[in-house]
Amino acid sequence: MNNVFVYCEIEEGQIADVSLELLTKGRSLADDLKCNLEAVVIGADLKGIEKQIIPFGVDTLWIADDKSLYPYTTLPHTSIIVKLFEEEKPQIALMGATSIGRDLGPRVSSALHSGLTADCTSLIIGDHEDKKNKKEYKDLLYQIRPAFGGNIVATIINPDCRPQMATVREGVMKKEIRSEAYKGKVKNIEVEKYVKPEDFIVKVIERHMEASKVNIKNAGIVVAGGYGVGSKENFDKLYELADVIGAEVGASRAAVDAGYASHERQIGQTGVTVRPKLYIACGISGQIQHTAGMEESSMVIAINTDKNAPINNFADYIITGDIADVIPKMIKHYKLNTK
Ligand SMILES: Cc1cc2nc3c(=O)[nH]c(=O)nc-3n(C[C@H](O)[C@H](O)[C@H](O)COP(=O)(O)OP(=O)(O)OC[C@H]3O[C@@H](n4cnc5c(N)ncnc54)[C@H](O)[C@@H]3O)c2cc1C
Repeated sequence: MNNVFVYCEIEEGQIADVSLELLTKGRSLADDLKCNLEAVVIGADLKGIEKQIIPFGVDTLWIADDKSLYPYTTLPHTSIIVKLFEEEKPQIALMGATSIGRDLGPRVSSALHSGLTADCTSLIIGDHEDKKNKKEYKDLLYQIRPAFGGNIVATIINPDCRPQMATVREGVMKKEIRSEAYKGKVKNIEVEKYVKPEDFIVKVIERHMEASKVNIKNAGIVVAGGYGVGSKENFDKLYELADVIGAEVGASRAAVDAGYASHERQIGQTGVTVRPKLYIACGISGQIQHTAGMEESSMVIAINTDKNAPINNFADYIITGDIADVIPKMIKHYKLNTK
């Protein structure tokens, strides 16, 4: 049975958000392909982990639970995934474009002689006609991502080798539980049959984890600044507004490239995808690569000197004006109303 597989990352007993997002995407791909969704989790002390995974619509969950498997090291995880994929022959395999996925994905794809497209921004099922060789392919995975320095959006297919592998960054796909009552089965992997003693040549002696200080992905309100903000100093006004209304600060790529904000704040096709209750776009023109990362916001306020800026097409409220005038007024207004 050629199913869709998702490798689930785990950190201190919790499945990573990116893996849950991939399970959601994997479920919809499996629905399109009329096949099952399977997930793999590798680690230690995984009792009860299925409760976090199966509700996402997982039909089979493979668990490799052994104290030697946490924290992640490259070789044992690769051995387990490669052998499992050799046995189960998935048609699609998805991993997070995290430091783990970027390490594991290429090793697995190289061992299986399959292809891998990194940092996909969209994954859909489609057909392909190879006119030269007069061949038709049905139900391929379209692996869509920016290419050539971000100047084009490429659709990459892998007609011949399996699995079709892709990595996706956190926040790009939506996370959605299929049903709390979803019925999936658990299969335990006999770890000793999948790993070799030499897989454990690398030992993690000490780990130091530093949580990201920026959490725009889960913010209820985002104040996002674009190139129109004009300078890093002017961005401080956005931080002040964000502080007053309990928001996070995001940025367009042009603002990040200009050094007004750090890359982790970039919203859009090659940044983070956000779905806040309120998105305040300040000096952002609204190019498609930006709106791809914010168009599902519940409410949008656009502040722009150009009344015809494309961002206005996404806005519930349009303020035509200079942010240097508008933002201080907003700060004053909200300060007055929150006293
Ligand atoms: C493959 C690819 C991937 C990309 N990925 C992303 C991505 O992830 N995120 C992203 O954002 N972009 C991305 N881009 C870039 C994108 O195409 C745009 O170039 C970028 O979004 C423009 O940023 P901006 O709106 O801040 O700047 P601009 O397009 O320069 O717009 C500035 C806006 O500010 C307004 N303005 C100027 N002065 C003021 C003022 N004083 N007050 C109020 N308004 C003012 C202007 O009228 C204008 O509308 C990508 C491009 C490619 C090709």
